[in-house]
Amino acid sequence: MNHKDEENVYHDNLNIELRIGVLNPQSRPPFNDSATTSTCGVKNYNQKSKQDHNKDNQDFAIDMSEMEVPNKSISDSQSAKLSSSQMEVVSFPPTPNSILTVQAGPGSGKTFTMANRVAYMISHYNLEPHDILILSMTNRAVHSLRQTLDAIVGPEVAGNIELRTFHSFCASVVDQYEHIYFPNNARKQLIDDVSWSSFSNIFSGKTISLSGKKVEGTITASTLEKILHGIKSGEFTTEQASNKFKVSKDYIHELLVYLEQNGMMRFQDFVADAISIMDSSISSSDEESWIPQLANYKVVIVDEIQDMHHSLLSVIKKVTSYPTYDQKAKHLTLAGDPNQCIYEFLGSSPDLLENIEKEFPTFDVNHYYMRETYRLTPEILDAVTAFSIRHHGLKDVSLTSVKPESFKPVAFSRRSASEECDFMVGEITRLIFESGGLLRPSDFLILTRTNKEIQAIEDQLRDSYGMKSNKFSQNATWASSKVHVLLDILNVLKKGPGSDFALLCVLLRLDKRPGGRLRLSKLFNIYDQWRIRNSLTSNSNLEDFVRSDLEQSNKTSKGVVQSKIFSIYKLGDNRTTLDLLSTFLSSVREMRQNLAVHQTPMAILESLLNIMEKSTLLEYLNSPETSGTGKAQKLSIEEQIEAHRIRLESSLSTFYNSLRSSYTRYVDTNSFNETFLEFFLKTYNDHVTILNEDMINLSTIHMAKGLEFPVVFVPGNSSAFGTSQNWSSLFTDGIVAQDSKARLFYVACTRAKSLLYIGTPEEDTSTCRDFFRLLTTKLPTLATKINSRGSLLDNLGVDLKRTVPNRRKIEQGRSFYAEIPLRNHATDISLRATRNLHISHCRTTVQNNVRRSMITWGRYILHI
Ligand SMILES: Nc1ncnc2c1ncn2[C@@H]1O[C@H](COP(=O)(O)OP(=O)(O)OP(=O)(O)O)[C@@H](O)[C@H]1O
Repeated sequence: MNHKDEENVYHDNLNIELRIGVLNPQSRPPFNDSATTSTCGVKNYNQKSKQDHNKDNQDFAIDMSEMEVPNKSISDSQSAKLSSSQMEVVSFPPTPNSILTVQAGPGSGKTFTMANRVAYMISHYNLEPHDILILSMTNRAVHSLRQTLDAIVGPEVAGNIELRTFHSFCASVVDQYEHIYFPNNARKQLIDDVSWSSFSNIFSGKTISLSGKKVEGTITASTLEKILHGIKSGEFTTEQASNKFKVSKDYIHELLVYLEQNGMMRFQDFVADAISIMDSSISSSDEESWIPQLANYKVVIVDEIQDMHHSLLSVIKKVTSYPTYDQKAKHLTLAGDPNQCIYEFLGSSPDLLENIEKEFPTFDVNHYYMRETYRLTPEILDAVTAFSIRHHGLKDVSLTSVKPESFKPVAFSRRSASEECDFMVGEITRLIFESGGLLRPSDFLILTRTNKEIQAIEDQLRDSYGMKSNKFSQNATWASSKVHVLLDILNVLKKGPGSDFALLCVLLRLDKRPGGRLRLSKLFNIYDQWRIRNSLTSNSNLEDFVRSDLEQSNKTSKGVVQSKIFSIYKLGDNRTTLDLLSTFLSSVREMRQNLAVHQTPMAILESLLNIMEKSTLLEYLNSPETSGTGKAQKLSIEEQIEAHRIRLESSLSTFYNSLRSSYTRYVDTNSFNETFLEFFLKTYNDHVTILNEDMINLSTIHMAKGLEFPVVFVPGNSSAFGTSQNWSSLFTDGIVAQDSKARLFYVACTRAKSLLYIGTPEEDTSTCRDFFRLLTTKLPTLATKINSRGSLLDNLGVDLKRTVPNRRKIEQGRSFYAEIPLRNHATDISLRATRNLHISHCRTTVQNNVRRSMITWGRYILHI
């Protein structure tokens, strides 16, 4: 295949991807084409075998360029031998009433060691897998540990070990036991961030009728959350909250009642409720009333202990002190790194591990340390130890690197965040090309402090270079985009906790005329009165109310219109909203029937598309946001449409992946006691970011905890984003930076396995003694011999477990790279000259060239 053919094939592939991505009425996505195959099943859904489900799921051919979770290499874990300090931790006896704390620096193998400890306890201490509970902070950490455990003890045994995030653990306690211990409480559903801000948007700032009372208040989503959590956790009373936040007492009370009745909960509520359930279950000494799984645990293991804030620590204490059937107290293993404590703003403390005796006074505590890092090169370790630990008084744990010598971290300094981004793109391009395709875009991670910075980098990568990027986030990324409307529709379809509120959100989208919120609150008021009149307490009546009210108006043919809703929407174009609402509800009814017999990701997508097409929600999805700020305002209409199309395509494809992977989990965990839709709505956030090898990774430092990547960039110039914060104080002699900043920098830099780039403000580079000793401004050369393993390229090959490309390919990469005009990262003189002369023309030409080069040549090198 010649170069041109390769380019055409790539463009064909690109077109296919684009069709899959965008839902628009003209080009329906391919999932419609296979509708005939997906709707053929008429068996009762719950009777399906696992094989049937797997077969259904084969509709979803997995994109070969996607790969799961980069951070911990399983093959490494399988082949690696435990060091002596790791072995000490692994074999420490899990004696009842004892605590083992493991303080371990970045890359010291906490995941590997914890997985081996579990295996050891099962084989040497007669523990059953279900005797062990492992709690961690993030889905990714859980996923990584699960994979390592699978590899060490086999999936059968690993599958019986309870391994959960705190959230999923608390949610499962609430889900399984609340109806037993608190039978009068409504079934619960977690309310996501977007719905939460819609909630305060709908209910705040106007008079609204709740439980028959007219109440009024103005409050932001985050204040509302603070108030509700404070009241629920007993921090203050409704009266105190009312005084503190200047909101009416009645308003707070009624909102609380509404949320409770509708089963709408935030994460913190789950934690508080899970604790109440645990307390309640042991209030009598009768073993019969205990929660069996909690009474079974003999060992509790907690990862990332340095990040535990007050409420999570309460969960650990509750679980640990929960009685066991054999009358013995539990054993607790706590692993973490005080220098990686970056949640102080939530109340976590770097001193927790050292002072754990105070938190668990009746336990026998033993402290262990792991002081070797398998991830960091000696140069990276020296630099981060100096800049974040020694210069700023953090605890020096004397970590040593087991890796051979390599390149010093590179310091780069640019005048603006945008120029830093240009530099990073240039350097990524260079490394990919000069390594002959050994390095791929997915090997690179750019870390920032804020989501806003990530957004700016993502925009620049896309708009200036046509590059796609993969953003790590705590929650499913599609759920914070316009695609959230799909979630609302699914919640309406489900008809259960949260459905009422989801319908309100949909209605807000259907009513596009000014005054929509006011009409919505009027509708809500008459619904509230209707509920009281009919003594209804269920939390999903809004749909019934709207249906019955609208049907009433249809029956009155003689000109007397009785519908109460009609009276709200009767004027002018508002009637269109009513028509759309009727259409929406009738297609919901129809699709609900379809889904009652057959629920696969494909069938769900099919139903969503059907509902959206009929009710014009598809238009809502396809229309770009109008009120762009900053950069968006500078784009032409065409550019805004194009930018929206790209964002939408990406959100839809991640939504589609979420459905697909959730379905796999649904089948794998045999969760057939609930429908797939219920399962998905409960677990869609338990995702793990899937990497695509053609995408550069972007993350906030907080979200990157526990990850490791071959090449990491930590840009330092954030002035363009309105924050004066940068890393400069860390590099300046005589200044002791805030501990929290030093730790954040430490976490960021220690994600790097091979190469680290640190952005530094120009003016500060000479003010620190260690700066030029520990960092370099020279860009790493791939061919130079750096240690006994050979060149940087050879070392990367070993670390990545990939074959180093042959000479021909590397030459090809080099000559392609030489033709790319963007060289500002190497010598930025030319760019500066350009900037001062004729910036816009030059930049466009440069960017178009780079884009073409990246797409065609990059693919060529990667895949030839
Ligand atoms: N004994 C060992 N021999 C070889 N490689 C090891 C060993 N132990 C761990 N590793 C490897 O070291 C790397 C870092 O391990 P891991 O990610 O578990 O560290 P960590 O302590 O969890 O780091 P962090 O604190 O940054 O989350 C992984 O790639 C892992 O496979």
